[in-house]
Amino acid sequence: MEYSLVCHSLYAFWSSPVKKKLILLSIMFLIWVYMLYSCVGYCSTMPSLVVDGYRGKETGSAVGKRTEGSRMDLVSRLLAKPQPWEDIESDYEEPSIRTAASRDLLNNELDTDRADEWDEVRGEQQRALEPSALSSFSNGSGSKKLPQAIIIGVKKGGTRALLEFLRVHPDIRAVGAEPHFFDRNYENGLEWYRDLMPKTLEGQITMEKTPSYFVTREAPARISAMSRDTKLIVVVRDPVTRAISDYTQTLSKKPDIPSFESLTFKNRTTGLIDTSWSAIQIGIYAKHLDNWLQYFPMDQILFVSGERLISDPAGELGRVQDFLGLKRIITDKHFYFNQTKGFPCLKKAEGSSKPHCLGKTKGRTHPNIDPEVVQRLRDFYRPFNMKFYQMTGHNFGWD
Ligand SMILES: Nc1ncnc2c1ncn2[C@@H]1O[C@H](COP(=O)(O)OS(=O)(=O)O)[C@@H](OP(=O)(O)O)[C@H]1O
Repeated sequence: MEYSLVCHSLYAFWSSPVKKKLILLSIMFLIWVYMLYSCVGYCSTMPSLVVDGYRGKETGSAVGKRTEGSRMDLVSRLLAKPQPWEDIESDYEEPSIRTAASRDLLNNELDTDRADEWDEVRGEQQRALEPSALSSFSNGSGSKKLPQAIIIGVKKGGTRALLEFLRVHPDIRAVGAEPHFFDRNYENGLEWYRDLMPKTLEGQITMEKTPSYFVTREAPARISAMSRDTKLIVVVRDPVTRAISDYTQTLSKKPDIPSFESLTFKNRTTGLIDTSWSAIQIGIYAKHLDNWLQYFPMDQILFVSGERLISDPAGELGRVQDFLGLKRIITDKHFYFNQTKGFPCLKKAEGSSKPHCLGKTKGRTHPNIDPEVVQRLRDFYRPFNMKFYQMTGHNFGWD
């Protein structure tokens, strides 16, 4: 009797259309809550949103004391601006190469060239929110590790292209933005740095790129103190084209700066090159490399040709995968040449099924430079290039 009463009430409940709708709505609400929860979990692993990285403890070799002030300074720097990762562009030069006050305005590009990185990182985030990316990362498994390999330079060499291409490899996880830990943020300590990294599973390599490390005097000692086994990658490019690319970037943000020609010389009549200008200074690769060789053996540093990264991306990527001890998974099947951009692009970017080219801040049209000045710069760099070829055992063909 009781049993039939229960059955009857259940039947009455189900047969009511209003109640049916109510149940359906509740189920839909629960699914929505679950999806929101998953998304929040995923978003917390995205590099550009990590601004609470300071976790108190300093480990191992990290030097310098983090003060509450420095922490607040960093947090406010990241939070205060509408585009937080603009601060993390690769356009910072070490203070030691800034001399004259007039050069300061050009060399200290923190205020001028921040937007480029943002352009790329924003693209990454949009891709990362595609459903295919959500399904693979939402579980947030693995743990954050200090990078085992770092792209340390050079600015305007093609570092963003290399990192984006490497991220296609399933055994590489990389932080999208430039952490600038070993130059600007060292006082924050290694735990702060580790916290910026994406989670990795056993066997996966953690990577980052900050091109200004290559010209930062303290960077080799600091990276070696973190781990002497860190693998270093330098993307190098013809120093004259690199200087013009660097100038083009600054010009795009500060259209009123003097001409490239006038900045190149200390004295145009005598033809004395102004090596205090960072655009010139960065290209003296042999000098900077000398500093790294005090702390790292040559076989721990891989030099990637910026020119070949454009003409034969799969070939250069093959060398990089070998250097990192990874299976050659990224091959020419992953690239297509985009005629409009004039660059190789990815058929499918990391976490996406769509083709991906770098943003508009890569491949800007360079201004025409007086051929005499270009020749003067070629003459200036030649001996340094020769030395660099000797040191690396590789002729990059810039002369
Ligand atoms: N595939 C692909 N797509 C777009 N751009 C490419 C690519 N490969 C290399 N490059 C060259 O990369 C140059 C920018 O170098 P970086 O990424 O190291 O610049 S930055 O230091 O991070 O600002 C950029 O320099 P400019 O052409 O002078 O803008 C490009 O020439």
